[in-house]
Amino acid sequence: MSAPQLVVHRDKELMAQAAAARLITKIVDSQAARGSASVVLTGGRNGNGLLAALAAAPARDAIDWSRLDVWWGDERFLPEDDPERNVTQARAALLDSVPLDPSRVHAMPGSDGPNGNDAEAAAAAYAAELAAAAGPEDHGDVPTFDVLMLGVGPDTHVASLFPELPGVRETERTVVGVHGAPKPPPTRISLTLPAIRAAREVWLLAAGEDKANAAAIALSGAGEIQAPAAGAYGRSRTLWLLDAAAASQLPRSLYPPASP
Ligand SMILES: O=C(O)[C@H](O)[C@@H](O)[C@H](O)[C@H](O)COP(=O)(O)O
Repeated sequence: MSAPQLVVHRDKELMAQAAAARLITKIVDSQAARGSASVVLTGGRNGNGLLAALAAAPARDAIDWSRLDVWWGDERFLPEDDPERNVTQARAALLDSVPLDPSRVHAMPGSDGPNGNDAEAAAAAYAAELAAAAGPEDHGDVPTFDVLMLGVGPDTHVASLFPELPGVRETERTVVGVHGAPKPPPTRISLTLPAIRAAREVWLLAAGEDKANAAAIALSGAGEIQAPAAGAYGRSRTLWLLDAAAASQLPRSLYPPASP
């Protein structure tokens, strides 16, 4: 596991714009190298802020949207058209504005979907979809994601893996149902740490004063059960993208000066 890299930007707007530009380049490079690319989106303000910045980016359509696979790291287990769903918010921020191949957009099931109001069945269905997309060169039962993005919660949760809850302790399954989540809604579906770690690169997004303590805890050697963000790392790269406010409790030696 390589040590996490940190990049600190002046404020959350610049962090979202810079992260969007970084994502465009990563997708374009992956498509040039392998003919397609695969990303995992995250919900929340930072995740949706990145998508909105990407939608507005001048270089946006350097991406061949028809050759991009879009997955989710977690989802709020609500009816499929609920405005609180991560996929609903991602569609509004970006996905409905670009010519994706609908068969390559892999939303997690809703509570009124084919699996009904059964989060475990919905999680198993998504795990099966991931396994079906995995190839012989992939690691385990998930495809090799080029970039897996994770917003970081103030309690250090990532995806819907919350401190001390069962999901963060899962070592076998790739997708789990989550109950009693401290961040509403209480019922969710989430990739597990083993699935997250199958990604080539994991990017953690943390902007705002309310993330400063979480970033300091997760980057100070805390254990993954108490600080799930500490257990989120990629096979070849783990990148923390922060703004100065979220980095304000980190040792100065841990990161280069924030962008001017
Ligand atoms: O379903 C969700 O809410 C997200 O997937 C969650 O993991 C989010 O990324 C973090 O809670 C950070 O959210 P903010 O960026 O809004 O602080």
